[in-house]
Amino acid sequence: MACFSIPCNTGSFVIVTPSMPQKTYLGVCGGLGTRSFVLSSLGFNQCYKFPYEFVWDKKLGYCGGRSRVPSLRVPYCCKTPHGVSRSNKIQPFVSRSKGEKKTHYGKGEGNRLKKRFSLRLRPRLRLLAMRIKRASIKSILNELEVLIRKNIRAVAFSASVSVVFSLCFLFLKLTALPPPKSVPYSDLITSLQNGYVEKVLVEEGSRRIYYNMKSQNVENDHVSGEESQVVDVSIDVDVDKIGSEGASRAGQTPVVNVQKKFSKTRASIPEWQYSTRKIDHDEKFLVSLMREKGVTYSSSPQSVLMSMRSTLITVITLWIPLIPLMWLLYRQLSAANSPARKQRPNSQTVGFDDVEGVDSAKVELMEIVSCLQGDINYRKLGAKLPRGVLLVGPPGTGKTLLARAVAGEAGVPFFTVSASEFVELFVGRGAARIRDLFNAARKFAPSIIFIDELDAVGGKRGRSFNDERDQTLNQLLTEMDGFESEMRVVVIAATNRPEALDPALCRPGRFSRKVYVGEPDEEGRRKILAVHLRGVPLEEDTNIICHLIASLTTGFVGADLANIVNESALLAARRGTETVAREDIMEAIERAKFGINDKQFRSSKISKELTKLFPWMPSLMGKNERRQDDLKGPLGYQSLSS
Ligand SMILES: Nc1ncnc2c1ncn2[C@@H]1O[C@H](COP(=O)(O)OP(=O)(O)OP(=O)(O)O)[C@@H](O)[C@H]1O
Repeated sequence: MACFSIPCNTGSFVIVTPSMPQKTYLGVCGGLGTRSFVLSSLGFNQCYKFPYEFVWDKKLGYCGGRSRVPSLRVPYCCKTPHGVSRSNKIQPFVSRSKGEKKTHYGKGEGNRLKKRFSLRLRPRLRLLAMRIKRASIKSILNELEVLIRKNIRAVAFSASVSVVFSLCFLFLKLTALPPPKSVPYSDLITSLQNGYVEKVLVEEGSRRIYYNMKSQNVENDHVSGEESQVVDVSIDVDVDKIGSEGASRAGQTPVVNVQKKFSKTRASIPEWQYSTRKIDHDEKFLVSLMREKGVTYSSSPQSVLMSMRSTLITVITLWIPLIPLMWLLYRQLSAANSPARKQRPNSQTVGFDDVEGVDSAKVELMEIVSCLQGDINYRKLGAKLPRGVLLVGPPGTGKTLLARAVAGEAGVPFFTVSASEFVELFVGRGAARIRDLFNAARKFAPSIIFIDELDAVGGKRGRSFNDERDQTLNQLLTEMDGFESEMRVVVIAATNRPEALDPALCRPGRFSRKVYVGEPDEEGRRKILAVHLRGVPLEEDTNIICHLIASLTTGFVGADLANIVNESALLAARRGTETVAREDIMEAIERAKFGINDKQFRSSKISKELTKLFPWMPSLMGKNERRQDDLKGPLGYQSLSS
């Protein structure tokens, strides 16, 4: 436990401890007037030298990471008998320039931003640096190996998908021909009129027209770049020569060279030199022009390779948006919630001793445990083990705790699930999960299934259009019918709203036994407190404290009492003491009854919000200036505990 004693006038504070990741400690000031107050924080058990940065805002009375003023640094901390305390010198966290005023609030926007930035970023950077320091290649590799092993199916799936995609990409790359030069339609017409065009191909099923120019015109008209012109000209010349003069001259050196050049260039020459897009209703004119000029023209379907290519491209472009959808579907349908995961090993540490104040419910459940363990020979009398027990009662009365205690005492496999987990996106999935769960429970019989918040799936049927929920409930009803008594599988369910349940669920043979877990009386509360105060060091006798709290907490349930005990221990820790005192408990009760006393924050926030909504209000009420000391807001708001 660590403790800082910081003199201040008033105000609340926040301590940000970047060296202790993810911990922000909140505290409240001792009150108005000059006094010292004590900050205490749980979890400090070493001597920390540096840095503790805390932010104190006496004007606003609230920080929560939005602090304005002076950030102070506690330079040293050393161990004392009471924990860790700071040296009595407090230094300003942000060093001020000489000209700057030494006021708490006048640091300027730049400084504030800088401070906020450093407060947020520095701890993260420090954490990152620490992690990087600790990380070694070996451990990273090990972690990677474990990760791959854990997700072997996902890894195999993504690897095969990437292989398929790479193969497709390779195929597309290899089959890709250099595309013909795309020109306007008017170019084609002009070339045709000038008699330059040699061959035209009209592609079926598309608007593309491909054409080649007569060889002399290719270079003149369209080839750019001197070098390539030279190469192409020499090719034409040599090809002609080869064609006309025969092979006799083919042996000559220049021709061989040119042939080499020719074969090289040919590889990169597309089948069609030019392509253009057809203009609608101009086909007649085009055909007549081609006829007139004696151009060879034809039409052909797309080549197999090209159609394959375009199909592949279509498929890939379709799959790209489909992949996230498929992934979602895969996650929904995957066996992430398979019954094997539902199985809890019999490591329950909760027993009936830990549940108090609900004696009648305990007796009912103890009987079931005895039946499961075979202590009561109910069969001799022709009795059957109840299939379902419904725990009904207000929140926090200990229904879940009772179910856990049953599992702990019975020593049988315990399957626990919240009914909301059966609510699924896809129709039929919830029902499938119920089936899986019951199958697993049957396999491990004798066993207990615990369904918490049963009303999430057990609501009355036919009230909504939610078919999925109805199907899930139907499956639950069927499964509960399907139990043989000898199976010794008991279903325990808990709900706060028994009236919302479908009557079919509660009929005998299903949840035939309804156990009411109500609010404890004073004696019950005393017993519950005794359970929760077992490990808490108290200044006074436990019995006295139990009586005291029980008498002050009428209407409180087990969860409230557990919370009071925990809060008082936290308050004592904040004070830096070793034991929990009566004052801590009283404050914890007050907090449980009225909430945490954040009146200053609340009033200022409420007044701000009201001013935003009704800007005329402060002037109307003559309260333009903000009143820091007045706890009442513009509408006379006052906190409960003020
Ligand atoms: N009768 C009790 N005896 C001891 N502790 C209790 C009792 N009732 C509640 N508690 C404490 O309150 C905590 C919450 O109780 P639990 O979850 O069992 O309540 P619940 O009735 O199931 O609430 P909900 O209906 O909201 O699910 C328990 O973990 C336990 O610490």
